Amino acid sequence: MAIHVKRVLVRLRKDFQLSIITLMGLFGVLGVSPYAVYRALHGNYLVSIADTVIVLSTVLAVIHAWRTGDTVKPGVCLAGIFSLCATLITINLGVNGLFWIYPLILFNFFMVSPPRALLATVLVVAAMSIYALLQPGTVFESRYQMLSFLVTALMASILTFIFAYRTQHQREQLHAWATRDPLTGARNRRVMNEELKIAVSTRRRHRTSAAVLLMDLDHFKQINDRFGHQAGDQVLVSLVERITLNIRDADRLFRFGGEEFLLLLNNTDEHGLLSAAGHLQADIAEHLKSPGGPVTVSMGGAVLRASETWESWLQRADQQLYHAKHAGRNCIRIDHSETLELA
Ligand SMILES: Nc1nc2c(ncn2[C@@H]2O[C@H](COP(=O)(O)OP(=O)(O)OP(=O)(O)O)[C@@H](O)[C@H]2O)c(=O)[nH]1
Repeated sequence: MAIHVKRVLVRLRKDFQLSIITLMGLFGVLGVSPYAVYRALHGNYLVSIADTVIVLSTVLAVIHAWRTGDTVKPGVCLAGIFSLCATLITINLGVNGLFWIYPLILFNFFMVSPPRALLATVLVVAAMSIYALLQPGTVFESRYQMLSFLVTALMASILTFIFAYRTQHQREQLHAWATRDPLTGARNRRVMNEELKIAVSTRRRHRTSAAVLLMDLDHFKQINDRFGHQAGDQVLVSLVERITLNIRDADRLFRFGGEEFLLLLNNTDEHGLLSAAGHLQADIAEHLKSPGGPVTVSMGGAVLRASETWESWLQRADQQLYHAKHAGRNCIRIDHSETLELA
């Protein structure tokens, strides 16, 4: 029991969106369901139904998010349902319903991207205003009240939009800083360790193959020594550009160290690894240049074995890279023990 609670708390702490959807679930059940009962008892069935829809959809969204880990779809659904219900409730209750529009504005910005949230809010306010103009005296008590509402709702929306937009931008920047190499934009070593662990556990669970290819620039020190570090940096950036242009979306490139890069190829066997390595080598030999002329790369690869750790997988690829360097550089060496193991 204690372990279960601890797991729940860890997930809530790690997944901000999940914690917000869960919090909304609590608000929905504790804060809105009494209103659903109260309105039904007073014969206002339309508002009671809208309140019930809010409560049920929130509970379903929470269950879906916890089961699948997907918080995007539940967020979009909740923002849509809440906006529609809040509009209906306000049209029905008049001034008393207006109070719900302000938490709705905040809610939408927590649930979906800032542009989508702004659009939802504008639609709600526009729908209410059009209804109020067609049916004077129903939603607002006077034109002055309507104008005050429009100005305050718009101010709240724009300020929340700016805040949410800045927060999203900063979060993306922090994520990039934590996961990417600042010079080349390739993923960093911390992410690499995590992704290799995931590949190993996926291999065990689903029996899918995966391969790694270690790539190291040849005689890179000479480029730095002859043309300076800036020229060396430019070669590293160009290498990553060439690799990125030639790999699949599912492949992952990491900066392993100085002038060494690791390519993780999911769902790839030895044949695929050889073909990808050959393709990359030819492209790099043709396009990668330093001020002193063409630059080449040595490569060492290994396909993940059925029951091995990511460290030993990596070590096998590293050994092959060592062999490639000693074979004269600008060549590919692949570990064949996986093929032997399957035979
Ligand atoms: N410009 C630049 N150089 C780097 C960076 N990281 C590592 N290096 C340099 O990369 C060079 C690596 O040298 P070595 O390990 O001897 O490798 P190499 O000259 O490529 O020789 P081989 O790998 O044996 O072909 C060193 O001079 C490092 O200073 C970087 O971010 N930018």
